[in-house]
This record gives sequence, C-alpha cells and structure tokens, in this order.
Amino acid sequence: MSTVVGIIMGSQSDWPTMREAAEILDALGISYEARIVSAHRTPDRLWSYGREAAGRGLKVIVAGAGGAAHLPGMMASKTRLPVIGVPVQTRALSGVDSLYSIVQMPRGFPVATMAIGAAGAANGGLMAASILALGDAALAERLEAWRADLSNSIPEVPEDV
Ligand SMILES: Nc1c(C(=O)O)ncn1[C@@H]1O[C@H](COP(=O)(O)O)[C@@H](O)[C@H]1O
Repeated sequence: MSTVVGIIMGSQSDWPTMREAAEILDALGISYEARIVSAHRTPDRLWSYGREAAGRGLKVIVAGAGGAAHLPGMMASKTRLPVIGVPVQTRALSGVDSLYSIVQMPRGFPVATMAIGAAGAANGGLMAASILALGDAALAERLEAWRADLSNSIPEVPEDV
C-alpha cells in the first residue's frame, strides 16, 4: 500500500502532539510517513519534500509547528496537495502564536487550520481521513464506524448526578 499521508513537523519536540494524528491514521488503517521538515532549519528539505510530495503518491499533508509556525504555509506554497495545519502549543504564548502564524494565509494558498494542540492534531488526522474517504468506500465505512463508536461512548446522563 503506498503512503498517502505525510505527517510533517518542525521539530522532534512536536512529535508528542503530532503522534495524535498518527494514532488516528493507525486506527483507520491509513498509511502515513512522519518526517521532521522545518522551513527555518531545513529549508532545502522543505523545498524537496513539497516538490516531490504529489509525485510520490501522497494525497494529504498534515503539518504541525509551534511558535513562528511557517511550515504549513510554506508547504502549501510548494504543493497543490491539501495541507492541514496543526498549531502546536507553546510555553511562551500558549500556541496562539502558532495559530496566528498558520491560519491567516494570503488568498490563493490555503491551509486548513485545526485547533491548538493535541486535539487539533487528532482532528488533523480525521480531516485527512475525511478527504481520503471521498475516493475510498472502504475507508468511508471505517470512518463512519469510528464516528459511531465515539458517539456511542458518550453517556447521556452525567455521572454522580
Ligand atoms: N515553527 C517551526 C518551524 C517551521 O515553521 O518551519 N520549524 C521549527 N519550528 C518550531 O520550533 C519549535 C521549537 O522547536 P525546538 O523544540 O526544536 O526548539 C517547534 O514547535 C517547532 O515546530
């Protein structure tokens, strides 16, 4: 099975957050790769990753970064693949810096921006799954089942009431 999702992140320190996206993709049987690609520290790697992504068969990129989080936007500039941005939570500014760096893209080069932190990364995985499910009936069924399981796990009556 060829790899269809690229999970990329600015630093090793983003992996505890971005792992949440990987876990969703694992649960849904979607193949992915995880790579450290930084617009600031490894610009040549970003350039070649973006240039080759579609040709290698990737279909969606989930990009997480913190602080001056230029990675998702720069990747969106370099590839026509959908780029889902995950603002990693930061200590100094709680991830608002990451969010603002990712979300306000200029017209023409969108990044589908998720919420700050781990929930955003998990939703990034789910958003990638939704996109892929448009052309994959078996995955669509797995995604429906995953969503139903989550709904069914929510009790109607709060505990200790
Ligand atoms: N925002 C970016 C980019 C980028 O956008 O290209 N490259 C690294 N970083 C971020 O720097 C933070 C601190 O990185 P270190 O923990 O390595 O110092 C990380 O959250 C990373 O995403």
